[in-house]
Formats: sequence, C-alpha cells, structure tokens
Amino acid sequence: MHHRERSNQQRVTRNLVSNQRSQKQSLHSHDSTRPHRARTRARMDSIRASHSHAIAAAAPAGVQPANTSVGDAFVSSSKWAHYSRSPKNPALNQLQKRAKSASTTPQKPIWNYFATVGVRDLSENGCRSNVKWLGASANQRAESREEIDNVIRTLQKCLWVCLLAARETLQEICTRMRVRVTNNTGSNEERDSQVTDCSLPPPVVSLEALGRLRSALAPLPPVRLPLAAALHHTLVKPIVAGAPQPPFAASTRDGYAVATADGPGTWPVVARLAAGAAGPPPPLDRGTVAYITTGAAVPAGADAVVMVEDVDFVFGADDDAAAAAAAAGGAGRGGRRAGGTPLAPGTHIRPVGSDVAAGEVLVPVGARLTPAAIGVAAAAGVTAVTVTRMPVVGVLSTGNELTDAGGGGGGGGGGVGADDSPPPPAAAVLDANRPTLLASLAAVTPACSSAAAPAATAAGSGGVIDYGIVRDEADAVAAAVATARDAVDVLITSGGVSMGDADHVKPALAAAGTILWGRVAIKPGKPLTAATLGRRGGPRPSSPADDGRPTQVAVGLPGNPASAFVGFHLVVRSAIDVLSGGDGAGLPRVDVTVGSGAGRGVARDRGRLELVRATVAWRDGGYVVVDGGGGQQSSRLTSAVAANALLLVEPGEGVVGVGERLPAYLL
Ligand SMILES: Nc1nc2c(c(=O)[nH]1)N[C@H]1C(S)=C(S)[C@@H](COP(=O)(O)OP(=O)(O)OC[C@H]3O[C@@H](n4cnc5c(N)ncnc54)[C@H](O)[C@@H]3O)O[C@H]1N2
Ligand code: MOO
Repeated sequence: MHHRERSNQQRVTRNLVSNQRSQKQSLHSHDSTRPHRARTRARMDSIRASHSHAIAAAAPAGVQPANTSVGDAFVSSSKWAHYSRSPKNPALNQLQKRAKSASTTPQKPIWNYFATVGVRDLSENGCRSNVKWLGASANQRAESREEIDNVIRTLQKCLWVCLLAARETLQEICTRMRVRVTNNTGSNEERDSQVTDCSLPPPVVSLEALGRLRSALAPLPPVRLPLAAALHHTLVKPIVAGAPQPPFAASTRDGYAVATADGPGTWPVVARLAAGAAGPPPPLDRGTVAYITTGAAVPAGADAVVMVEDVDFVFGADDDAAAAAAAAGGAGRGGRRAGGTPLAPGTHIRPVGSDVAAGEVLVPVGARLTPAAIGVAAAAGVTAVTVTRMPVVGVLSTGNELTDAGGGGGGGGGGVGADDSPPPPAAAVLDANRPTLLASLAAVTPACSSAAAPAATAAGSGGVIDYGIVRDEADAVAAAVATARDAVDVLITSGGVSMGDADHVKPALAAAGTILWGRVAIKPGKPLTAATLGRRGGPRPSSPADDGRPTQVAVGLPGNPASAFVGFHLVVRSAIDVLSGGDGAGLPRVDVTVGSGAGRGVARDRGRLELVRATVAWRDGGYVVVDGGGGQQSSRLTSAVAANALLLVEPGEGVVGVGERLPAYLL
C-alpha cells in the first residue's frame, strides 16, 4: 500500500538472503544422492548457520553484537520452545558470571535476548509428522529498554527473512517467535513477538494448492440440534427408519378397493375407507367393494383399487338414500361397473414398506440436511439430530482509508453516506468488502448466518461476527486477530495482505497460527493468504475426526473488492465446508463456450491464471457465456454483480474468442 524507503539494514539483510540462497542451492546439488531426511536436516543446519550472520550483520547501529549464536537442537513440540541458559554459550556464561560478581554492587542492567522460531517443514511427507521447531537464539547486550526494543525488532526481521530465504526448501513456513529477555539483576520477561517484516514475498502456490485446506482442517465437533434448526448441517449420526413406510398397504388413488378375483361387474359398496381412520379397516368380503381415498389403508380381502374415473354407479330403483350415499362416496347399495379389462393384483396399492423399509438408513452420515432430508427425518418421527457444528465466522476489513457506509457497524464507521449524513471525506473509501462478505455468508452458507438460522445459533451452531474496520497498524491487526481467534472458527479479513508497509495481515496470521500459503498464482487474488490458527483458552472438545488437525482457519483476502469476492468463493466456502463436515471439494466445474454476448471475447492476462467473473446460461445443450462481466480490474466489483460463474482463463496473449471452450466454476 504505502511504500517506504528500505533502510540500509534491510538492504544488508537482503544481500544476506541471496547469499543464503546460493549456499542452499549448492548444498542441494551436492546432496542429491542422499536420503531426503538427511538432506532436509542438512538444509536446516545451513539455515541455522546462516541465521547467526544475518542477525549479527543486521544489528542496529550503536549496539555492539556481543556474540550471536544459533542453537543446535530441534525441539519437537507444538508449544513454545525456549532456549534455556546453555553452558555452551560463552557470552551468556560470561554474563552470568558478571551478574553474580556484580550482585552486591548496583550497576546498569545488561539484557540478553533469546528467540525461538517455529518452522514447519513439510518437505517430506505431509502435514503433521514433520513439524519441527527450528531453534535460533541470539543474545545481545543492551543497556536500555530502547536498545532492547531495537534489537528485538531487528531479530524478528532477520529471522523472518532467513525463513523466507529457506522457503524453497521448507515449502511451508510458519513463524512464531517468543523472545525471552533476561538481565544481570535476575529479572526476566518473555514477550510474544510478532514478525513484522514481510518485505520478501512468500512462495506463490498454484490454484490446485488451495485444496490443501481439505487435508489441513478437521471438522468441528458434533452438536445435537432440534431437527428444525438443522438445515444445511452435516449428519454425524445417520437417520434410520424405525418403522416401514407406509406402515400399511395404502391406496394410491381415490376409488374402490376390490378383489381382483371377482372380476369386472356390479358389486355393492359396503364401506367408506378414508385416510387417517383409526385402526385397520374391516376385511372386505368377496363380492363386495369399498369406497377408498388416496392414502387410506386397503382392507384385507382387497388386492387392487379401481379409480373413480373407471366406475359407473347403478342404484337399486327403490333406494334413493343409498344412491345419494354412494354418489357422495359413501357406502350403500350402489355398485360398480368397471370396464371389461381385468385388474392386476396390486394395482394402485403401495405395499407395506415400499417407500422405506424398517431399519433403512434414510440419510447417511456425512450428508447435508437438505430440505428433503428434513422432511424425510420428520416423516420418520425424528425430532433431533446429531450434526457437525457449523462454524462461527468472523469478518473484518482492514484499512485506514475505509469508512463504514452503514454507520455504527464498523470499528471505523462514522455513519457517512446515510441520507442525512455528510458525504465521506474525499480520501475515504466506503467499505465494500464486509457487506459483500456478510451477504455472501447469508447467501451460500446460510447456516452460518445468525440472521438466517436463529434457532441453530441459539442452540450453539454457527453464527457470524462483524468485527468492523481495523486500522492498518500492526498492533491493531494483531489484536483483532487475537480477539477473533478466541471467538470464531473462521476468520475472514480483507485488505492489508499484500507487500506494502501498511500490510499487517500476513505477519499477524503468522504470529497467531500456521500459514498454509501466502500467495496464489491467480488473478485476482494473488496475495490471498490462508492460515490455520491455534485457539487459546483451553482444550477444544474433540471432533469426530480428532486426529490433531486444527479446526480453526483464517483467510486473509486481498483488499481489492473483486479479489475479495473471488477469494471468498474459492477458499472461504471450501474452508467452511470442511469445518462443517463436508469434503471441501469446492465449486462445481463445468465447460463453457464463449458466446457472442461476451463481447469481443475474454481477454487473457499475460502472467496469471485469470478467474473472470461472468454470467453463463444453458443454451442448446451446454453452458454459454452470455455476459463477460465487463472490465475485470480487481477493484471493479461491478463485474461480479450478475456473475454466476468464474471462467478459468489460462495466461497468454490476446483474447479467448467467441466460440472457444473454457473450464469454469459455477458460483
Ligand atoms: N508490491 C506489490 N504490491 C502489490 C502486490 C504485489 O504482489 N506486490 N499485489 C497487488 C495485488 S494483486 C492486490 S489484489 C493488492 C491487495 O492488497 P491488500 O490486500 O494489501 O489490500 P489493500 O492494499 O489494503 O487494498 C487494496 C485496494 O483495495 C481497497 N480496499 C481495501 N479494502 C477495501 C474494502 N473493504 N472495501 C473497498 N475497497 C477496499 C483499498 O482502498 C485499495 O485501493 O495489492 C497489490 N499490491
Ligand atoms: O490479485 Mo490482485 O487481486 O490482481 O489485484
């Protein structure tokens, strides 16, 4: 966003990073025949070795680097690992000695710093098994708190840069840092530190890599909900039929229950059998028929139903009352005269259990409760279901330039833009992303939206929290992420996720959790960042697939409104799907033909796979692009207003012409 001139110190650091890269490359080529694990270890050693140089070289002017060393232990833990006072650390030992000898003489405190950094190494086989904590420590003398702060800042930057430099090897990087500060008077403190320098870009992953969410996240724990509140939830326990449906042989027509063995003819109507009558109907004697309504139980002795349309009445000449009763469908002395065609047994009868057999699984585990599933469950007498809890989703916008058009809702909102309010200041940008995201949640994941599913929310499933607008300040963004981390399962941020010095989302997510990726090779949405978070505040209830995978995720969407829109559909929907018990497979993919309505055709981007917001319609047996969405600038949300598809346009020159075929995601 805003750009600052890089300091000399940062330039020094960049040079070091490129040195580290070349060290790493040569290491790689020598290692090519060694087993992978050993190579990884060697790379780690190389990275650790390079830390010391980077940290020493980048120490701020005025602070003498006393001694900078790098620890040599991997600490295998998901918790913070701290370097304790190590006998191998000569500088520290010296300080300790000094501290002892000075204990009787008051003197200026000399502070030391120790930092550890977590590195997730996924270079071998996947997600959890290879999480390692790469310890890097540095100790540094300083004689004032200001110096301490300076040194810590430098340390953070250097470690971040070193980790970024290692990205090709490590594939996945998360950084967390805690700095322990001790002094020679025996006082010590620990600080959770935030990595503040994202001046080097994280690796760019392909669109396919977004599928990592599926393996990185586990579903949320189950909840028991009233059936009426369970729409869209995923079943954890199946819905099983306790009784057959229909529970008795039922007529499927309004007509006359007959014994087919009697054949066509004229027979007395001896009963009227209506749906809902209590108890089984009386058996039907041969040579008689019973009037019967759709859904009523067919009496024993009858094995077919003749529709009323196929029957003529004949009446006894002396019995007007019986004729009237028969005409009204009641019993009497009338009769039937069916056509000459004999009926097959079973005609117009639903046998017992023909819809549902007793014990049959009506809705299986893992199925989403659709409206029809709710009906099936209700028909089976089910009043409550065990389902995966829906995530609580938090939404926030970042940006000093942003103003909340609605007034009051956002942290930075001022009510401007309302009918009776003054217009926003010229430099202000009205927040478009939060309203889009909140509406998108209500539209495509309504069970998350408290407005749409009050019953489920009241019962402890799903919800949306609007965190408003957060200023572009590292502390403010970190605090907002920390607050949301205690309350939500999915955090959606927008803005502040790119490479400017006011972009604080990546570091905040890195500090709060584990970054899954930090850039994606798509347009729009390149800076889109996803991270799993660790929830503070005690153990979580176990999830059905409780294998240690996190159940909390943050998606940092780019600030450009069209980028945020695309990112929501590509990534956030999938994350919500996984957490709520789905497979996270994402949007349905179809082939479309570019129609003449798409204008001159769809322009290709030179460098990135482009997701073009477009409208498609079913024409002559296939999907056709009927509106290309107009200008596809990331800032132009208008392109998405009528969009029901994202066309996947490979990078290249020129346009995808009318008549050409493209893959597309349906929104
Ligand atoms: N040096 C680089 N700069 C940028 C890169 C890059 O790779 N290197 N990527 C560009 C791309 S691509 C995108 S997309 C943007 C995303 O930037 P941020 O996520 O940091 O977003 P901001 O800088 O905060 O805002 C960008 C733009 O969008 C407007 N905005 C932000 N939030 C909202 C909102 N809630 N409603 C309406 N408009 C919003 C903001 O005012 C800016 O105009 O970074 C590029 N830069
Ligand atoms: O990826 Mo950005 O979203 O192109 O403008």
